[in-house]
Amino acid sequence: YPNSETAKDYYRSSSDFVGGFSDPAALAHDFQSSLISLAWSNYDDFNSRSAGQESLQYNFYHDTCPKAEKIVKEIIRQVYNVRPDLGPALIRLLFHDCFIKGCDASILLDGTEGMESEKDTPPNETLKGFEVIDIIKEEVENVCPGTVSCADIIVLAAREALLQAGGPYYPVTTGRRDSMISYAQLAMYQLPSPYGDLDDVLASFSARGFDERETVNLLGAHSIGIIHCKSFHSRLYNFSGTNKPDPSLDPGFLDTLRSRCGNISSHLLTAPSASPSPSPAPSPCRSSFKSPQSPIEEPGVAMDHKGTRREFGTSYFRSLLQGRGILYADQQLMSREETRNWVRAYAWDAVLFRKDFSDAMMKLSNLNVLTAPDGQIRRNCSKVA
Ligand code: HEM
Ligand SMILES: [Ca+2]
Repeated sequence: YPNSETAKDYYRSSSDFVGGFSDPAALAHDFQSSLISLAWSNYDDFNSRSAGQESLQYNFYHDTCPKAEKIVKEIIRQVYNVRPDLGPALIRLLFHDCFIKGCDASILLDGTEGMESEKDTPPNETLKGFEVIDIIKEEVENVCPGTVSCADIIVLAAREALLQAGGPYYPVTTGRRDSMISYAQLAMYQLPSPYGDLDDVLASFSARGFDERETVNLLGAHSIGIIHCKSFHSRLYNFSGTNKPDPSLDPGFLDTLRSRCGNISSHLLTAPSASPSPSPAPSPCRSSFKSPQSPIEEPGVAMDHKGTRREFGTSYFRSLLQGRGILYADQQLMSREETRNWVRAYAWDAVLFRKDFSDAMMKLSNLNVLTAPDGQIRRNCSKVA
């Protein structure tokens, strides 16, 4: 474990998985605080704390590390200039961290003897951006050692990355602490599969407190970034073992996807490693952000496959209306009236989409956080302190 059979399951089957603030400068502090308290009153159910437990706060590092948020912002801007592909990757990193035991940086821990790493499971094998978190952490440790959690860095980095990609700004609270455990088994089975049907997707989001509207909204993150062909390949040639393409795919779009991906051979559908490794070798994807080309050489398509816009926006929803969702799970949003109505609403109302996306990202960033006295502040994000 992780073995190639479970990898095939993630890529091939469906059943195992259960308006915005456009100008940051214009946001007055008290407006932010009232939004945050409103947010908290809604999310307390998912973040139950016991007596004596600290809560997240706006600008938690104000006294202990006043430069922390500025450092994150600066580094993300610099990275985005040379590697814009890492912007979407950081947003996905937040999603994959927060969905597994909450926003506790469990995703960043390397495997050790006796502990598998979330990073080494099939749903996470194409995650990128780890090196960006490491660079930020190093810089922050230089100015205030042992103070800022890796979990907060992921949340702050995703917020800045979204802004760089043309998305909305939203206030985030800080004060999260880091987990001491990586939850590889949970990552394997609880991250939603690209082949999940609507029931699977809604169940997975609802278990974390997101309703249908929020689920449809968050999937709008798929307006940016790339998808590798193996995440949807069986839709093109052999959907659910039928030896035929997925009937829900628009025929013209099927041709487009086939021409981008070719009939890739089955080796791409298996996991890279079938043997457990106590201390995995560093992946080439994590070595440097300086190289302009994608470090992953597998074929893929841009989420915005028409190539007309590089930015975060509502094109994703209009594609779904045309039967042009790239992932099966994406297109499934059109299969039932409630979710279809939200797809329609967001397709034509960018302001509503951005506003809801800001709210949903705030909620995602606050899922099941660890706060003092629980958890710890890691010195190196990939190792328990
Ligand atoms: C049903 C839920 C979801 C499924 C099944 C899913 C699945 C996937 C898959 C298979 C990819 C392509 C990975 C690759 O081929 O490299 C991807 C990419 C991405 N996902 Fe999701 N995702 C879901 C929800 C979300 C959510 C809620 C967010 C954020 C709020 C998100 C953000 C992204 C981003 C930004 C990318 C592009 C990453 C990049 O370019 O490196 N996804 N997703
Ligand atoms: Ca986590």
